[in-house]
Amino acid sequence: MLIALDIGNNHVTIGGFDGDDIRFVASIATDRKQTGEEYACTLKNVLALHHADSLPVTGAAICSVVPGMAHTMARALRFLTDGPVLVVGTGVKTGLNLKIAEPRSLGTDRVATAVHASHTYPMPCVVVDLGTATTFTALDHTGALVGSAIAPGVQLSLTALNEHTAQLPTVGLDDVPQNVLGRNTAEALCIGAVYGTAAMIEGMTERYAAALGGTPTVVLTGGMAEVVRPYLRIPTIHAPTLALLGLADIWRRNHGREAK
Ligand SMILES: Nc1ncnc2c1ncn2[C@@H]1O[C@H](COP(=O)(O)OP(=O)(O)OP(=O)(O)O)[C@@H](O)[C@H]1O
Ligand SMILES: CC(C)(CO)[C@@H](O)C(=O)NCCC(=O)O
Ligand SMILES: [K+]
Repeated sequence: MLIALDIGNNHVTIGGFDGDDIRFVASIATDRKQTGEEYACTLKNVLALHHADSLPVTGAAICSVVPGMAHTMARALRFLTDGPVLVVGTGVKTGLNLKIAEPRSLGTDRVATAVHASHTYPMPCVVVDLGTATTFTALDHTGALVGSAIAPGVQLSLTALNEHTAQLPTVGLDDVPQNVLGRNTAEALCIGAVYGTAAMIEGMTERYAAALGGTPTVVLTGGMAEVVRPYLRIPTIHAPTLALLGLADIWRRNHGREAK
């Protein structure tokens, strides 16, 4: 089994691959205070919870957008496998053509999603990752990564409004109003966050169509994708495991396919 770890600012998404198939997906908190040994215990428990602890771990692939965390997780994985532990970064082969001014500034979570999208969906394509930040990653008709945009994430923008105002409460997103006419403060916040993000995705897609010379395939990923997607008026593909699939692609490209 190959383990893929997508280390985000708030959550680490874990995938267990049996060949090309994902056997399980799990999520744990990103906590920079935890040590390699602590995360090793957590990872072992996660494998056991998902009945995947009997399979040998042949290797692992990590992308991290939190400094220090890749090192901690690589250390943790050493307790689970003797196989290659790959950390996406400079020197790692991805096959992705990065046509931007500063390729090294690009978050490696975005590299992972773009890698899988570039050989999976019709181009041009825009990957929208709805996590701590809402990010847009544009791939041109050849699959080259040609640009990106970063906006505050759905939850982060709600938290910021609550923390920086006197009268705006915290709201859940379980009951999204059925239209945009909010009848109270809680509804107004919910509408701003969810319909506002949906409208941003629609408007950005229109602009990307012009910039990329064709209507892009829009691929949604990240924890908030399922919350926002019902309110979108454009066709989209939901790919919740996109970063994990990209990590597995990158691992195989660097270490061969033989391992299962
Ligand atoms: N129905 C829902 N209502 C509210 N939140 C949800 C719902 N579904 C998913 N989420 C949110 O998505 C989160 C997981 O998303 P994701 O893995 O993209 O992590 P993140 O913490 O938002 O971002 P990052 O990847 O930067 O850490 C969950 O912890 C939860 O907060
Ligand atoms: C934008 C986030 C926070 C999304 O996880 C991450 O990809 C990141 O820190 N990126 C670095 C900046 C960039 O991607 O251009
Ligand atoms: K993420």
